[in-house]
Amino acid sequence: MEERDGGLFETEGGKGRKTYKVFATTVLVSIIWIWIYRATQLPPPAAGYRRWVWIGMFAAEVWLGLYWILTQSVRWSPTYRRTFKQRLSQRYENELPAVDIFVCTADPVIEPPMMVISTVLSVMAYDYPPEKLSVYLSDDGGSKVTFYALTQAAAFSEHWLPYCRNYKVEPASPAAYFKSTSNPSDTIRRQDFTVVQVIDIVVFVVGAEIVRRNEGSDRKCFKEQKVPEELRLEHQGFAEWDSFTSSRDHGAIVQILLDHNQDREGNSLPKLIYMAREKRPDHFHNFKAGAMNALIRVSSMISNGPIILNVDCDMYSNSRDTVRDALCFFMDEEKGHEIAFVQCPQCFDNLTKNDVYCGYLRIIREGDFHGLDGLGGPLYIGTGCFHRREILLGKSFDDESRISWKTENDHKETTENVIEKTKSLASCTYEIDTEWGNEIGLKYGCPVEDVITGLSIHCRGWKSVYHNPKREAFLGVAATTVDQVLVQHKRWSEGDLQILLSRYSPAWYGIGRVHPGLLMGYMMYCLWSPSSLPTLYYVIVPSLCLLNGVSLFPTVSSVWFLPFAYIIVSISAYEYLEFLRCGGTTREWWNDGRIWLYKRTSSYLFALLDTILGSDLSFVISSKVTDHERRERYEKEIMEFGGSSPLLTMVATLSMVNLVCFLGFVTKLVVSMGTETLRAYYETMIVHMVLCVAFVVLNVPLYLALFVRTDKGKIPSFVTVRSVSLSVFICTLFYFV
Ligand SMILES: O=c1ccn([C@@H]2O[C@H](COP(=O)(O)OP(=O)(O)O[C@H]3O[C@H](CO)[C@@H](O)[C@H](O)[C@H]3O)[C@@H](O)[C@H]2O)c(=O)[nH]1
Ligand SMILES: [Mn+2]
Repeated sequence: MEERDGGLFETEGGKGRKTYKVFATTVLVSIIWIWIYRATQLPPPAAGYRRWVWIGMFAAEVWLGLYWILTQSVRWSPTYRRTFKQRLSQRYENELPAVDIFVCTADPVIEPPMMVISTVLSVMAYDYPPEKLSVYLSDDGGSKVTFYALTQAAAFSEHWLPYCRNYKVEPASPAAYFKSTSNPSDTIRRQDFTVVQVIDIVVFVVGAEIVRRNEGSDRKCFKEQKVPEELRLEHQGFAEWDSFTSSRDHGAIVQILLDHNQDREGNSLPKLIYMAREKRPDHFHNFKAGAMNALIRVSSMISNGPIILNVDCDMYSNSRDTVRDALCFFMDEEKGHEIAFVQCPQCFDNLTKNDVYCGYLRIIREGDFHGLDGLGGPLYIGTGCFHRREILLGKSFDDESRISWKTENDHKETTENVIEKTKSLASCTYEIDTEWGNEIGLKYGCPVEDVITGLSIHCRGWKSVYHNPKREAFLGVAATTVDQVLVQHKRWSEGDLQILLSRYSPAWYGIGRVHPGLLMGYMMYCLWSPSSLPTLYYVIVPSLCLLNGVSLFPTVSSVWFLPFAYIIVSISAYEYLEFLRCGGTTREWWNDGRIWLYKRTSSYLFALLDTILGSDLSFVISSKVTDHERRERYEKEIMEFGGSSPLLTMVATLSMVNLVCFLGFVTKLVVSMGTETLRAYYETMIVHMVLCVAFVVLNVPLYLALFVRTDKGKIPSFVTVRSVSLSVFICTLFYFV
């Protein structure tokens, strides 16, 4: 099937590109046509405010048009990859490099320890020589309960890993596996199944009970988190917590739980290490980037694998092949030496059929990133990414230096002495006066440490690869409320904007260092938040003008009308078809439009404001748990608006402005009833009507949450009052100017 020669991976271009390029050209022509229209038909100064509104439209359309041009970079040459794992093992089975896997967790309440250890177990179970695997858990929560859970995972792995190996279990996350599998029919397998299931129940139910008992305790004071005395005696590591003040004030903890111990069948287990870096109130800890850098240093003393895989604590491995897949890229004889990192998409196992919050990010995952891959550089997006250690440490690309995969520092025994050294590497003073966070390791000071780090790697001449196999490599927990989605996107768009303003800005630093197409791709994300302004303008102003009967678009019979009609119809049709091609449903496409609108007009806007006003750097950790009631609504795809954040108020107010305009317009029509007015309106206001009606229909779930629903997921009454009054105020103001 796979011939013996040839590379370890294969690359294929996308289909239908010629047709697409023709289509894109027609869109470009229409955009320019619109610009010409705006410039030449500018109302005279006597037209009063219409002139200013017009100039605003012009500015918005110039921005959106230019932005559209940027997005073409990722449509131009999409690329798809396939790996040949058999060739890898034929050629290199004995020389496979050591791989260090970093799992990050930060808060035992929103990231339950039981979920964390399921992820840990899943990555321990890779189909890969276990003596070459080391798994590190970084716990920024410094939680005793998480540590306890990890000791249990260590014990369970002795049974779980052989079971996964013998029966090729997938997914190898016990939580996901037992949720999706019932008793196997084969007798021997059934016995084994029962054994692991019983141990699983003991580990997970007892663990969950301990976690539950801790839920009542004050989150801020983890010293209160209790692990029963008799369990504490099981592991001397708990002594580390004797001098522990709080999760924000404690010394470094490093504990080696498994040091290539043997499993139940006498095979080696991977190394398993718990790390909580030192935290002190007067030292800034740099969130995930800080944790990753501490992990890079600590692991260099313990296993020093030349390949590093990072996963977030909710992102369990869904395929036991992924490490080998990644190595097919790195070890490819022809191209491997240029590749700095291999990024897998972020996939989720809790999405509903029509993906109400568009957590799938379908177009990004199935479209954009394949396009970026064709330009040599899918972005580094944090979890699910394999790196070459030395490149993370700052090495630049040059053709001469092909790497050797030998590990220089494979400590066979881990002595007390080594542990003490690693603790100093995880101290919060270690980085003072060093280049860590700057030239070395992940970059600090940006809420998207991953993207900016990836960009700096691309700037040093490296390429990256996108690995998007049919069976998802990792599955995590996607946001399940509107508020969570908006907050997460605020962090992302704010971070991306900061990259634009940083020293690695694709707008200047990258020029000459990175492929121009890839720079355009980066710009597309960096400009997410400024794009909120023209979008906002387009969402409000045409609707307000509809209310006033002031036309901002050409009349239907005019030739200028063509480019507008063409763009509205063809872009919607194209996006719809692309959505279907990427595997989406019609409902999902519609939902996607809604979330797109909300993100653009709230998250991105607030990100822009925060950047301009210079707010403090923060990292709101995404919640990974939902209560029962909410989950029920989520599964029924009823949108969860609950909450009163400014983001939600913004979204509600905008939707109300459109509703008021729409109702005002309908009233006007009814009052002046007559086909004449209708015809006149149709002639001059059709684009306004289309836009306003589209926004109103898109917002139906929101109106229900404002006025009809009574459950807890509805919009709280005071937010309703606030947004209704605000929108009436805006409309009245505009009506009388
Ligand atoms: O101080 C912190 C804060 C967060 N984390 C961990 O970082 C990961 C990502 O946090 P999450 O709240 O899940 O954020 P997401 O928005 O889902 O994460 C995406 O976006 C982040 C950048 O904004 C990247 O760091 C992530 O890898 C990427 O998955 C989680 O495992 C956290 O435990 C830490 O280790 N320390
Ligand atoms: Mn996450």
